Amino acid sequence: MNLGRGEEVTMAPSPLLSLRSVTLVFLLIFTVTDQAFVTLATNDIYCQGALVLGQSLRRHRLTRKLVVLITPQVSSLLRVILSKVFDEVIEVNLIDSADYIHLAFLKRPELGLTLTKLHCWTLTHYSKCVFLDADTLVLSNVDELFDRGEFSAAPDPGWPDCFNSGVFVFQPSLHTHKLLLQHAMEHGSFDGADQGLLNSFFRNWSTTDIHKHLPFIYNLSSNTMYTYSPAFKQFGSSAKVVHFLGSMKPWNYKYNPQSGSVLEQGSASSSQHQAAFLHLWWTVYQNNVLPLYKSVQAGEARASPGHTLCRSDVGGPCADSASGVGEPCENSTPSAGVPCANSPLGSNQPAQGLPEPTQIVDETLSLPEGRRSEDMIACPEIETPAVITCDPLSQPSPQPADFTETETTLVDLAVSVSQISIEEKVKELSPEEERRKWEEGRIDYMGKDAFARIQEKLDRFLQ
Ligand SMILES: O=c1ccn([C@@H]2O[C@H](COP(=O)(O)OP(=O)(O)O[C@H]3O[C@H](CO)[C@@H](O)[C@H](O)[C@H]3O)[C@@H](O)[C@H]2O)c(=O)[nH]1
Ligand SMILES: [Mn+2]
Repeated sequence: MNLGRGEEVTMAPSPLLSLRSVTLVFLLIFTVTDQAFVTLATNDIYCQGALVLGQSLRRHRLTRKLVVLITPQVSSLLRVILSKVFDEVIEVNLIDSADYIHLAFLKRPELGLTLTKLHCWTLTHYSKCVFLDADTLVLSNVDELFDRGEFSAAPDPGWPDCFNSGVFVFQPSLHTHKLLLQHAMEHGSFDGADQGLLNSFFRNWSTTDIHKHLPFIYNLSSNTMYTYSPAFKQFGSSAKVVHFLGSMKPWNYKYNPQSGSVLEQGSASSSQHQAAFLHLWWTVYQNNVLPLYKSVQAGEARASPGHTLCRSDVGGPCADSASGVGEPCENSTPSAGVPCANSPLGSNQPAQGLPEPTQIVDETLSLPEGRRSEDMIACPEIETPAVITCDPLSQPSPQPADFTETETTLVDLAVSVSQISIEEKVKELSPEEERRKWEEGRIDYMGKDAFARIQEKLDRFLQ
């Protein structure tokens, strides 16, 4: 169209767009690249927690890098999904470290998992970090934690002279890491895990510097029955980080997306405030984690068959998954040909950053107007996950990890109109895979390779 001078149209930037660009530029400028929030997930189940934590941090003006430490047990699908949320997905190799072998000789194999947390001290490309357990949820911006020094943590609700190791401020250092390992080997841990070890290592925490006592609001346990309930009434609402410590984790519950209620399992019962925190966890899971599965599964032609994102109300095969049996779901596996079309998870989500909340309770599952189901296959390519293999005792390798499909713990997500659940599914390994795992030093000290289990087998064999 030939516009006369007077008719010249200047495209005024949409106020929304410019606000977004300003925010983006602001975040780029003000991201402190040598500081990070760090978490740990050694299996696909804990990855669910890590994803919720990561997204909860992103929801509150994230100005630091986000790092997740994983171990070889984490599946390839979860690695890709983690890489959508975390700036770095770092595999820490338990096996190649001679120290772990020493620990096994010391008959303290259970420290293996614990020591995985200690690997966070090897992140020396950061000057200061905040570690958060994968079962924590951030309720507001917590940047002020970076004003604290090593070692800062909040009191443990069970024994307040000890700190809880679910949230702490630390300074990566190979020297400290070595001292921690040394301490573990010489003294063990009084609770057989990292919290005991760290408390005896940083034993002056409770007496020397009050600035290293994080206020309880940075690590509020969700399930403690507070005996000082007026204090909870007074201060509970200012909680900034909630911690689902203990054996019942949010992913052990089921969630009704329609009513927003968290369904208790077995004998589990939750207090009113715990129910509110659980609800919040599941809201983040529903709105900000499930869409990532959808976008990744849509783009990934070779998703692991062990991971199924099922809409159990649609079609027969999914019905079993809702009950935890975990049959592969035809409506959702990429091999079914139309991976996204039947997914209830709403529109495509941006790969990076926090997706807009999406409702997943659309019973009609209709495609947006003008879109054919085939369109749904053409989802954006997944970026190569930012995974680096990192043996803390050697130089980090820039090579991407080789994802062998020998994971033992997989997750089954059953998503229906009325219920979302996360089930653990243990994949039986073939004898060859078992042998290879042992040869590679990947021994499940805590699980089926535990000494007690092996002894049971030997006893059976000898009888
Ligand atoms: O199979 C597991 C178990 C734990 N973790 C990681 O280790 C953390 C600690 O385990 P968790 O189950 O959260 O322990 P808590 O119930 O929180 O128990 C307490 O005791 C633990 C052992 O001392 C400490 O690590 C915790 O910080 C402390 O809150 C988790 O959040 C994860 O980050 C895994 O990745 N895989
Ligand atoms: Mn925890």
